[in-house]
Amino acid sequence: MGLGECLKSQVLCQVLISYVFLASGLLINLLQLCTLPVWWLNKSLARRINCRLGYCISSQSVAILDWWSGTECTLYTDPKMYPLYGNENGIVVLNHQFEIDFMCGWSFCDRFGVLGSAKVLVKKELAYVPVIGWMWYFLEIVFCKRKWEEDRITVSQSLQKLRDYPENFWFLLFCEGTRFTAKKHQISMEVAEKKGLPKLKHHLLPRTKGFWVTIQNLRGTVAAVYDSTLNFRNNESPSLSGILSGKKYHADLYVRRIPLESIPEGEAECAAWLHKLYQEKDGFQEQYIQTGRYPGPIVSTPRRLGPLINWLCWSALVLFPLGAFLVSLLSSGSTLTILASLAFCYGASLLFRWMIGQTEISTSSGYGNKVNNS
Ligand SMILES: CC/C=C\C/C=C\C/C=C\C/C=C\C/C=C\C/C=C\CCC(=O)SCCNC(=O)CCNC(=O)[C@H](O)C(C)(C)COP(=O)(O)OP(=O)(O)OC[C@H]1O[C@@H](n2cnc3c(N)ncnc32)[C@H](O)[C@@H]1OP(=O)(O)O
Ligand SMILES: CCCCCCCCCCCCCCCCCC(=O)OC[C@@H](O)COP(=O)(O)O
Repeated sequence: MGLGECLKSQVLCQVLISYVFLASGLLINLLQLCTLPVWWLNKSLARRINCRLGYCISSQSVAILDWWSGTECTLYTDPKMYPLYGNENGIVVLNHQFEIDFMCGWSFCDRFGVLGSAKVLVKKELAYVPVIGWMWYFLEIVFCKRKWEEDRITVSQSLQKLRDYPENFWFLLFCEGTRFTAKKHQISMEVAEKKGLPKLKHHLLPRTKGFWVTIQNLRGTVAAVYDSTLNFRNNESPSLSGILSGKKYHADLYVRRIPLESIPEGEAECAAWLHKLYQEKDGFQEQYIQTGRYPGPIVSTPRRLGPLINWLCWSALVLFPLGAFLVSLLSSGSTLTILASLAFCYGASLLFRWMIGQTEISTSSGYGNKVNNS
């Protein structure tokens, strides 16, 4: 193990990274709160400011992926489509199988200049996660309860608001609705069988209603669906804890651009179209597993310096006061103050540990474990 790897695996480094993320993130959440009056005066300006503030948070996770762990993200796509990425609005349909899929997604957003404005249809539970969940309120992220009776109205309303969004955005949809586990796969294939649909080997059966309602509400606003299939080389099972301890992974993403006009309008036709798309995605995954690559050429999308610079700036800003505080704490010699500070640090590390837990498949929800909505 080299010196760099040894340093990265030290607990102290991980504690400092967590501190920088939490302290700067909460500060940015506060700044986002301060933009509330701007919403009434100039909505477009408020949205643009929040895109920049959101970037300051989400690009820290990109910095940790691209620069700290050195994870390589490779893009397979048609080079003719490449100039369009980031220069138009897109709906990204992605498989949901890996704990760090959202970080790889963010990394690609950064490479195409849409990280600050990136959107997602996300489960309501994540809205309460400090820093990221709170940031999402100001970025007009679409929350769902995964209960169609309630979501059909609220999701449509949130999507309608994006029609006059002032920046190009990608809207991410994990149509499987939950992360892949062997049990959820077995149950969803029972549903597929009942519906007379072909079985999928590498995906859960997609939930079609969210896709249909997204297409319906964003038609005319979004130019294309970016069908995206992600996998990792050498059967890697990447985790956020691995990334934090500097472990390098190799992500491969296959993207096909599908013009929105080619997607049927009716609900049943749109659902059938999505099922067919997932059958194709399943074929791409099988090909990847057999050959180690996706169809089509690799397009170079180098990691960018922006996330690293942003991360270093925020680190300097919040680590300097921490250092000054620690010096004054030790020189004060007050046992009570030192104990209180230790208790606070312990609480903060528990919070961060809980946040990491949100990304772990072992703590995945029970959604999809039964043949119904719950
Ligand atoms: C160039 C580079 C390109 C790309 C780069 C890649 C990405 C970058 C882009 C953006 C990044 C942005 C942000 C990323 C950051 C963070 C995101 C992190 C994670 C959050 C993700 C989540 O929270 S996923 C969970 C939430 N999302 C969803 O659930 C979406 C999918 N779900 C739906 O669409 C649902 O329909 C719904 C949520 C709208 C409603 O849910 P409900 O449960 O009520 O579903 P349904 O009504 O659909 O369910 C009933 C139907 O399902 C059938 N059924 C029943 N049991 C099962 C079962 N076990 N499995 C499958 N199907 C089942 C049932 O028969 C019903 O069928 P119908 O035919 O009647 O529909
Ligand atoms: C500089 C340091 C940066 C550190 C990176 C910081 C990240 C820390 C904490 C992240 C908090 C959570 C944010 C997004 C989590 C995305 C997790 C996810 O993928 O959600 C799962 C849902 O889709 C489906 O849920 P299940 O039904 O599978 O249950």
